[in-house]
Amino acid sequence: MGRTGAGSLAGNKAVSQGELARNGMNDKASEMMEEEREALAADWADICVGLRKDLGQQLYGQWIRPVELGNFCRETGTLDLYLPTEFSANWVNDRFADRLSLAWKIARSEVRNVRISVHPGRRKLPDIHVGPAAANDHTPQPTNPADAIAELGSAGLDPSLTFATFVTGEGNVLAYNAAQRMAASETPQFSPLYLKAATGQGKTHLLHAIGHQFAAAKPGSRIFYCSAERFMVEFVQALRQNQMIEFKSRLRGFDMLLVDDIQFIIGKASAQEELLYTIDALLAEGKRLGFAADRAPQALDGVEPRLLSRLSMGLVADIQAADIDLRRKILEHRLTRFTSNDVPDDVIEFLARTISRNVRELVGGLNKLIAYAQLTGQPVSLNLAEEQLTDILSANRRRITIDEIQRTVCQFYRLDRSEMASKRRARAVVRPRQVAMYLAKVLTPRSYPEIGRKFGGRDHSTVIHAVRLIEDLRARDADMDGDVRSLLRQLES
Ligand SMILES: Nc1ncnc2c1ncn2[C@@H]1O[C@H](COP(=O)(O)OP(=O)(O)OP(=O)(O)O)[C@@H](O)[C@H]1O
Repeated sequence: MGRTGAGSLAGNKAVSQGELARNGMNDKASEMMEEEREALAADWADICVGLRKDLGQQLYGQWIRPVELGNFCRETGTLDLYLPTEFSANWVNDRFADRLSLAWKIARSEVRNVRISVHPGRRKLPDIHVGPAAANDHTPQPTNPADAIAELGSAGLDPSLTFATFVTGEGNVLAYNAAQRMAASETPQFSPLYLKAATGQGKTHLLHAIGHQFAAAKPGSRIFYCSAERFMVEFVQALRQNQMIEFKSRLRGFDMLLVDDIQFIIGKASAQEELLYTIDALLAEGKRLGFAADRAPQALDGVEPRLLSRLSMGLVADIQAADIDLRRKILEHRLTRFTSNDVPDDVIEFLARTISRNVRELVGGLNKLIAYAQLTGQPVSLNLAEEQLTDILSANRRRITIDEIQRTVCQFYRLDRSEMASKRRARAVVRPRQVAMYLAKVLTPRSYPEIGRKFGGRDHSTVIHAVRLIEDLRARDADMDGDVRSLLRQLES
């Protein structure tokens, strides 16, 4: 690809000759800035060549080509990259931020951070994404503020977020099944469906999957997907522009309404009322509704009771935080489905075990690692993961305490908590105590004497003996190994 094929420069104005002169800067300085701008553009063109190869023409064309190079701040090492809409900026941030940042760091060491945002000139433009999921064109289009309502009709479902790419485990299978039934059943079932989960656990993924499935099952149907925040922006805009009648009638013309991050509607009385009327109108016509939030309906303080009752009148489905088994499955699924890179089993195990806070970070960590390996030609290894994912890993390394271990072990073996420090020598007490000492050694940075003190002031040699004994028993006795594995899973989830 020629250099001119890459994204254009959005920062021209900020470093233009005229502006420099107005700021009293001399010609030399302006020449240097102009040179820097050209050098950045050249680097960006090179980076684009690599990205197009790695991502493929379609992804590259949809998400990277619209990126415009913004200003570079030497003091902070921050480079701005702009996208035309909020939706596309969020999308690129979620999926490509690490890759872009890494590529820039490799191309130019002064770039320490990459900041992805909406082009400053277009920040106020609406970005609502609605309508039947078109098969091919998912590129968000910049829109005109006067056309807030006219925009209802473009596609906005992410093509990669489908039921086929959603991996199920014990904690999310109920939500997954309900979502499938809601989308695919002949008559509406489980509607309104309310998905509840902590951040990064797949709510948005399932809402998009519902939209795709419904569009496939009922071609030509009209699907509305947006976040509650966007709903409010559109609502206020319609109010200001005296377009409420159009706004209402458009909304009520949809066959499926999917509203994400519903918690953002807290405290916004008039938008809540509008949403309530919309829900009632759609339900009366047997339309399907799906909502997602980071908390249960009852915990949405500041949302009016009538709206709460509508949100919870169908099925409220909880998506639990992915446990280690699901985290492992998600990584394996992504590897078979999306990349042919060779990622050794020990790296998968390490990531699944360590990155436990949410699936977004887990997937982001894997992507970052693979991108780094591809860009530098190094093999993926445990060392590379430790070295490249320091931020994610340290944010995820939860400090497990000896108290927590003792509590978990006592619950597991149905013992009173005081037995951990007691002098009792009955086998039913001694063995769990030894297991707890072993876990304290494996899961905490505490020394043998420190662990001994936490177990009723026992000597360090007692702890060493316990650790060796449990190691030995794990190797010989499948039941003991199963118990310890189950405790490790509970403590590390
Ligand atoms: N079970 C899963 N299988 C496959 N991918 C998943 C799963 N759960 C989450 N993901 C992926 O993790 C990332 C974050 O998921 P998603 O955006 O749906 O989270 P969320 O619950 O909506 O988070 P937030 O509340 O922060 O918006 C996405 O890339 C999504 O595809």
